[in-house]
Amino acid sequence: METMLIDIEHLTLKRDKHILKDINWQVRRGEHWAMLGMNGAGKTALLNVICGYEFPTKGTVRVLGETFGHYPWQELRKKIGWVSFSFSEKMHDQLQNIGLEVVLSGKFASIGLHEYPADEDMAKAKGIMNDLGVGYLEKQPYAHMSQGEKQRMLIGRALMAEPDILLLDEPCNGLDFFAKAQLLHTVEQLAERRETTIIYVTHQVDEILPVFKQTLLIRNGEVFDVGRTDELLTSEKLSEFCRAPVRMQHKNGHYSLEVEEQQ
Ligand SMILES: Nc1ncnc2c1ncn2[C@@H]1O[C@H](COP(=O)(O)OP(=O)(O)OP(=O)(O)O)[C@@H](O)[C@H]1O
Repeated sequence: METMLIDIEHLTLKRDKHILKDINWQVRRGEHWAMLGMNGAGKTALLNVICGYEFPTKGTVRVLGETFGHYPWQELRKKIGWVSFSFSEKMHDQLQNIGLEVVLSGKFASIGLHEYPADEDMAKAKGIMNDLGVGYLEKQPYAHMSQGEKQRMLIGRALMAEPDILLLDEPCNGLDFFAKAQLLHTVEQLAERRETTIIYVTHQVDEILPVFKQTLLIRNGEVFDVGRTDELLTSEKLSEFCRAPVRMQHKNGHYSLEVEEQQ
């Protein structure tokens, strides 16, 4: 089993402008990463390349040991769970799906259920729902769930396929502080089990949990810095990153950021 899950060298993505420039990034099995960047930094573009939805203009992209362009990427996608806020909106159209069906559909990597599930799949989906604290939503239509419940349902759906890599793309967007705390607790428990490598994409430092020991800082389509979270999330580094003076606090393993008033 390969230890390098993502190996990106000199990745450039150009459309009518440069979207990603000379990205180098390595993710090993068992690591959990935070990816921090402001709006338009290139986070989604990078995830699109990793999942094979965008073809690199230059550079090499290896995912789970396979090189982009030399392997059917739809096969690799089955090993990557991508949970995004925009996807939860798309699922909203599936009014008739109940919770159990949403999670089960992850087995078939599609929206909705197209095959009749085996008993063992049903048991597995129920187990995942219980682990995520949403067992009570088995029979509830997805459309009637709260945003926080929907997000956990989609994480469950991704876990059903036993992914090697779980991409959590701004999962706390649209959540109130209570739902956010609950979701972060769920993510922490999931990360501690170490069955899948998590990449947590966010704009917010307070979502970077202690389990995310590595961080990628992305700005203007470039890697601003990469390495140990505790070395990157400092007032000095983030002031440079944000191009404004900010003060970082780190209490009980949790980060917070305050923008300093400029004189
Ligand atoms: N196919 C494309 N053609 C042209 N420009 C694009 C394309 N895809 C993305 N971009 C641009 O590249 C930049 C990075 O976009 P991206 O969606 O990756 O940012 P992001 O970091 O995910 O932002 P946000 O946090 O707001 O979601 C943006 O300026 C966007 O407009």
